[in-house]
Amino acid sequence: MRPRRIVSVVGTRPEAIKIAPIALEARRRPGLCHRLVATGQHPALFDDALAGFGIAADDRLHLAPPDAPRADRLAALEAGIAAHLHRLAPDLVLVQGDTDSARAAARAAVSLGLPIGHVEAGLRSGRPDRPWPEEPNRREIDGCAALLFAPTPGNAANLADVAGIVAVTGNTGIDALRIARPALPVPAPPIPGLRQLLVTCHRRENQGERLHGICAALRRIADRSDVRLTLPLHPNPAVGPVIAARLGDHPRIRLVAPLDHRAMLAAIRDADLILSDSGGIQEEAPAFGTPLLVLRAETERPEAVAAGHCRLIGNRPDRIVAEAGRLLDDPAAYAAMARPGLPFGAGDAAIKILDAIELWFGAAPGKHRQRRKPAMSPGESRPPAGA
Ligand SMILES: CC(=O)N[C@H]1[C@@H](OP(=O)(O)OP(=O)(O)OC[C@H]2O[C@@H](n3ccc(=O)[nH]c3=O)[C@H](O)[C@@H]2O)O[C@H](CO)[C@@H](O)[C@@H]1O
Repeated sequence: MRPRRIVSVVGTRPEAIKIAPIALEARRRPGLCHRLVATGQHPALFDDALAGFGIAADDRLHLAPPDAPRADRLAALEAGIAAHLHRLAPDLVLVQGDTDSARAAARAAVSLGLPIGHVEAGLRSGRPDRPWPEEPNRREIDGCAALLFAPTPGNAANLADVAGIVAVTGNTGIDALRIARPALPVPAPPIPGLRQLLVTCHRRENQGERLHGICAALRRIADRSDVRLTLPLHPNPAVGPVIAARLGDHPRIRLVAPLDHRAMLAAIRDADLILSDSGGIQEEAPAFGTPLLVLRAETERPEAVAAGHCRLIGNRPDRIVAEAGRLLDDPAAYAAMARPGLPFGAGDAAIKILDAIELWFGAAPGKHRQRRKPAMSPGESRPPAGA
């Protein structure tokens, strides 16, 4: 029998990091032929992230002119991906997460009648519109996927009303961390009396006035003589230049270019405290036992908050300063958060995902099998034999 063809369509740095373990695992399986298609949503960060795993995109589509209005970008993405998928005629289209690339790829697959596998399915912020557009994107993709790979049992429980098959797999971001960990740089020796804070901030809901407020709070934190803040700047023009203009002159704030994935993981490992609005960092920080204050009012990753690794603090300046101060000044509060844990899986998500896909291929009656009723309950990790 010919190998089954899987095409992953991805466009941004976090998608590259989270699809890489699947691409690597697929290579080890003779029954599968995996192809990685880049949409061009974040070209530079995307290529660097993949290169860290020794892989590159098989096809590049350059479909998303960054300056075009979102509706035009989405239309261009969907049309271009559909034309490409039509040529490739895969047996399954994989999309990761909640970006516009993922949504456009899912729509393109639906338009061609191709089945979709959704990696990182079932994340919900509790608000249908926030974060925008990620929350509406992930809900739409979940609604049309044949296979839904939920990182946690809680994510699977959020999928009770979808038509596809749900498997609990862990998050491939933890696989990526497991793969990268042995090659991380040796930690620099700590400087006595100096606490290292790592900060990332790029989410849409933290831009504009709110970003000004967050910068003001970071300045106040940096005014303490016992801290040093490092901020890798996101290239988004609504973020990097604004932060640089407000914080670039502070002697205890170091603004740096985006870090490659390994350097970022090392920075997470070596930080005493992280402040961030990133999704992926909420998954990675617990693995290193580094406390994380999440600069958002809600999260689609409540597992890390429930386990005590992260704390949701929103974006009001006074609260940011107070919460950081509490962890810096209260050793008991700090120790309660500074414990390693793996609320998003043990780093074997790609294996589980590809096991489930191979079982599904084995069970699928036709190449373009359509959606079906769930054959699994939340918490199960595989479709039952013969499903
Ligand atoms: C809040 C939210 O909805 N976030 C979504 C967003 O990602 P997310 O908010 O995670 O996006 P980020 O740009 O923060 O990327 C995080 C990843 O990039 C790495 N990193 C970060 C900074 C840096 O300088 N260098 C670097 O390598 C981090 O270690 C992490 O692995 O898209 C992801 C992919 O669809 C989804 O999983 C997330 O749900």
